Amino acid sequence: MRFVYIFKFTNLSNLIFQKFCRTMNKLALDLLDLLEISLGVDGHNHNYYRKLYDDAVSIVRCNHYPQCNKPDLTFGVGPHCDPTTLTILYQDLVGGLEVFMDNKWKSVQPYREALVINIGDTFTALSNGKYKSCLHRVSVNSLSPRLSLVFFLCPKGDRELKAPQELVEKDGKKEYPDFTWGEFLQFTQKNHRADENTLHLFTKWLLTSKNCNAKTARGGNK
Ligand SMILES: O=C(O)CCC(=O)C(=O)O
Ligand SMILES: [Fe+2]
Repeated sequence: MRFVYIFKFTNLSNLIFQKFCRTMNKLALDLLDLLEISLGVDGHNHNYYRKLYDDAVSIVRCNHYPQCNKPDLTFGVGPHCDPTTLTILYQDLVGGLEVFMDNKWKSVQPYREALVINIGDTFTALSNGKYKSCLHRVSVNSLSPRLSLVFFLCPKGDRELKAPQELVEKDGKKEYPDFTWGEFLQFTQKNHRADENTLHLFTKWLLTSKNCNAKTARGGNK
């Protein structure tokens, strides 16, 4: 009996989960369209961003933060920027998410019917630096555990990512080299936590390693 119950529940939760992922994916792509319009690159390159994500392999994470007896001594999640493209976050009503703005940490007040949207490092690069990823952290408290559910929009690992040419021409400078999400993800996993410096360090590393590879292919670094 118990097994049947779990089986049915699992089926239902699978369906709910799939619906959640489809809905978040649609919302994320709609947001990309709006960002494209805001950058003024919706002319020749109409749907440029959406097309980069037509085979997206996104991530969903459920965060559970237990109560903590010494909340002043730790964080639920330390300060970081999401390396992903866009983050869509739902938090329960406990609170704890904070963003760094105007040199201060500010609480993001939870609302039952609101989602929090963050720009991630990948979109910083795709917007040629126009949109900045946002430094954030999560504090814990001694009264109540907290839950959050997060959808991270990510492209397929081998998809080449670059800011639209129209934007680069308008800005007169290409701020970031082309890269794949696979390369960037590997960089953030192998190195320290993703923070405000990560995209810059990754760019430097990429330029150096691609330079080295080109030299190796040409027969050495002499
Ligand atoms: O739990 C939260 O509110 C934020 C979690 C977060 O920043 C993350 O999972 O990257
Ligand atoms: Fe985050």
